[in-house]
Amino acid sequence: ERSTSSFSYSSYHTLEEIYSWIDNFVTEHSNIVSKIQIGNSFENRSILVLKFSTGGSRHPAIWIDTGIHSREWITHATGIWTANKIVSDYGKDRVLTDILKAMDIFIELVTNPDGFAFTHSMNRLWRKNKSIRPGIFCIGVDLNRNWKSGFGGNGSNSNPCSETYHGPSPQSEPEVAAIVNFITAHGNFKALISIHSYSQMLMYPYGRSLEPVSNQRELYDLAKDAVEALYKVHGIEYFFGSISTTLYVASGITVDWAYDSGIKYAFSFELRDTGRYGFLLPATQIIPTAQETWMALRTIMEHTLNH
Ligand SMILES: O=C(NO)N[C@H](Cc1ccccc1)C(=O)O
Ligand SMILES: [Zn+2]
Repeated sequence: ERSTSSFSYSSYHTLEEIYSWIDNFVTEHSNIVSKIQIGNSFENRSILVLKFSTGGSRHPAIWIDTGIHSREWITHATGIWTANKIVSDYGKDRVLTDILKAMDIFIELVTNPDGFAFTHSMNRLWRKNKSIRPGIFCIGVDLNRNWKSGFGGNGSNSNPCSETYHGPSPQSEPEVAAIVNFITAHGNFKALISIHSYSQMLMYPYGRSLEPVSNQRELYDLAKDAVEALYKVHGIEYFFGSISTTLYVASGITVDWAYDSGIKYAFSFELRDTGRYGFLLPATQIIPTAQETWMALRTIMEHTLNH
C-alpha cells in the first residue's frame, strides 16, 4: 500500500507487508526516523533496523529487538505499534520527548526474517533461523543461544535438531553477527531490550548462571517499576527477576552478551499470554499488549536517561 494510514496495527502481517510498512513509515516520518540495513540473513533477506533520532552524531542509544524467535508473532506486532507510538507521542509525551532529545532509539522489528517467512509459508511454530550446514541434517540455530557470553553452556544444546541448538560457534549466525557488529561499532548503547513471548515476564541477566549481576538491586527495582506501570494499563500481571532464577538457566543469550559488553540495562520480555493461546495469541490482543508493554519500555528508557 502507498501509506501507513491503511496499515492495520491490530492485525498480524507477512514479512513483505512489514518491510513495505517500514519504507512507508520512514518516508512519512523522515524528520525523526531512518532505516539502516545492518546485514543479510542466511537466506539473504535484508536485516533492517529503524533509527529514531533528533540529531547529534553518537547519542547514547537504546536497542530494542523483536521477533528473534519467529513464531512469537505478538512481538513483531508490538514492535510495529511501538514504532508508531514513538512518532505519535514525540513532542507530546514529556518523558518520551526528553528521552529522544538526549538519546537515540534503535528497533529491529524482524530479527529472524528467514524464520518469520517460514512461519507464514510452512510451519507456524518455527523458532530458529534457517541456516543449513554440510553434514548436518536438521535446519536452524536458536538465535537466543548463539551469543558469545556463556556460549555452549547449560541451557543450550549441541544437537542441531534441538530447538535450543546453539550453532557451531558464537555469532556463527549472520542474524546475530549483524547485531553484534552494529552495537559494537556504535559503542554507545546504554540499554538493550530483547522481546519474546509468551509467559508474561520481565527478566534481566544472567541466564547462564545463578550469580547475580553487579547492579542486580537496581535492575530488580527497575523491573518492579516497569511491571507496575504495565499492570496499570489493563491489569495484566508479570513476574520479574533474573532469567536463571525466574525461568531456567539458558546460555549464549542476547541479554547476557549485552550485559557483558557493558550495557548495564539489559532486559528480556516475555509478552502475553500465560499459555491459553501461547504463540497463537489472537490479533485482538495485539493493541492491548502493545499499549501495556509501551508503559514498561518507557519506564526502562526513562531510567536509562536519568542514570
Ligand atoms: O524462548 C523463549 N521465549 O520465547 N524464552 C526462553 C527463555 C528465555 C527468555 C529470554 C531470555 C533467555 C531465555 C528461551 O529458551 O529462550
Ligand atoms: Zn523466544
